[in-house]
Amino acid sequence: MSESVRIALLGCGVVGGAVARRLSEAKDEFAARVGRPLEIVGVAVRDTGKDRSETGLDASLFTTDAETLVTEADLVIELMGGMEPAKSLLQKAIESGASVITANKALLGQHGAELYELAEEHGVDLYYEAAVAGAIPLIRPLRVSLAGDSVHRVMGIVNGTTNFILDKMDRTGAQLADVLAEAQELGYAEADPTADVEGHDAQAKAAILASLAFHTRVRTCDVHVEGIMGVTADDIRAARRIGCVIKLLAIAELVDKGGSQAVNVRVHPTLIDRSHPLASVREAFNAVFVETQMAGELMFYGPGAGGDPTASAVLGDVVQAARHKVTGGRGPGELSYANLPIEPIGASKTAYFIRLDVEDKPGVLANIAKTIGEQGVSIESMRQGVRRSQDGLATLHLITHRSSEADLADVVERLKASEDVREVGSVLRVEGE
Ligand SMILES: NC(=O)C1=CN([C@@H]2O[C@H](COP(=O)(O)OP(=O)(O)OC[C@H]3O[C@@H](n4cnc5c(N)ncnc54)[C@H](OP(=O)(O)O)[C@@H]3O)[C@@H](O)[C@H]2O)C=CC1
Ligand SMILES: N[C@@H](CC=O)C(=O)O
Repeated sequence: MSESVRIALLGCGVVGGAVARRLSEAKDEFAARVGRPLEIVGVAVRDTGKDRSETGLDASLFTTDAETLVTEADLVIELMGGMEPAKSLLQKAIESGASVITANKALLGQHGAELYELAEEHGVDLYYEAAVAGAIPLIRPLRVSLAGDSVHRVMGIVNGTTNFILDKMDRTGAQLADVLAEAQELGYAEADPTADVEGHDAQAKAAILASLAFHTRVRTCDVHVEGIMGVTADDIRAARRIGCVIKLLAIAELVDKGGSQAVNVRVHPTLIDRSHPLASVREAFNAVFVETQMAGELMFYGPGAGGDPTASAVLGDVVQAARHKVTGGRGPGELSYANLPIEPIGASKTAYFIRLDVEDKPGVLANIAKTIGEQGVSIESMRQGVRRSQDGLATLHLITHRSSEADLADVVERLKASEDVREVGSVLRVEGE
């Protein structure tokens, strides 16, 4: 090993730019923490003509030849995003003996298992603290600190863009599209923001969290996902009226199947009571609840996106992996030994909020309650919202007790067919009761 720890940086955008700047600015601190200087030997980008002077790096370090660069480093930091060439470059780096650090949840959610196995085979570190919940130390606590406990549920807000949007819609009544543009300008949203608003970013993060929490392999495609595009200003107002707020939650739980266990992982807009700690998570902040057998309830909170916060998590991994290069040690590998089945979404159980417009006439409430009860779903509360004398309709807000998705789907079909119901406006899951 040379006098310095050689670093190849793949990508110099929102996060990569912040990483590069901090590595240039705080050279002495890093050298003291690692025991040797950290030296950026190259930065792979698509366009070497862009002005990158604010990183403090010499222009000669920028290259489009990522393939060669990854073979010349002790550590490779992948911050380009996407599947390819990120995956092949990380594989090549690992095969060349480099430890790798990535914030690429999309890649890990789909191909994490292959990459972890390759890293094990080559005796190098693979770290990804920034891939879930930005700056919040969450991966290391799950991987290391809770290794002697049993996690049975993880529930959290893991996408800053959608939290920013829903929070702003809640506070100002703004339209989703307007707020999304603001989240993009602030650097929270992915290059293609559909990954955020359709829930795919949170879906990949949920897969990573579930894999770590339950020591099993959960891939992105195992996670049921519904994004926020269908959440309307009416839903937000209705939630407000019943003392709730709508959040995009990622939920991973171990389910007892009578002697055996399964994993249930889902991402969807969810109503939670305003008194719940997750309800007060504002703007692009993230928060994750972890429920364990021995430690009880833990909550992790902080900035979930943005250049500097995400770079903080990346650089924590860099220091750790660089120290291992200097000392010859290695970090903890993946503890994936359980091979738990994934519970289908139809079997998962939650409470539901249903907003519907009904004929405003005597007996309608009893009829609705009967229609729902006949499906074996019980009602926790039912209240009349707005009465509209102009069209003879009234809006009802219902909350059910916990029931299966499959039973709820039958209820919705029956409500739609009922002559008392003009429209089923929205159906949202309720958590944190
Ligand atoms: N932004 C955030 O808040 C967070 C992002 N992440 C993750 O971090 C990663 C980086 O995100 P972010 O910084 O926002 O992304 P950006 O789009 O801002 O930056 C991507 C960088 O990668 C370079 N790049 C992209 N494709 C290639 C390629 N094929 N070859 C060489 N260089 C390439 C781009 O080059 P050029 O500059 O020339 O275009 C750019 O410098 C992603 O995996 C993302 O999911 C994780 C947590 C938070
Ligand atoms: N687009 C993501 C960035 C961090 O992972 C988000 O909004 O959370």
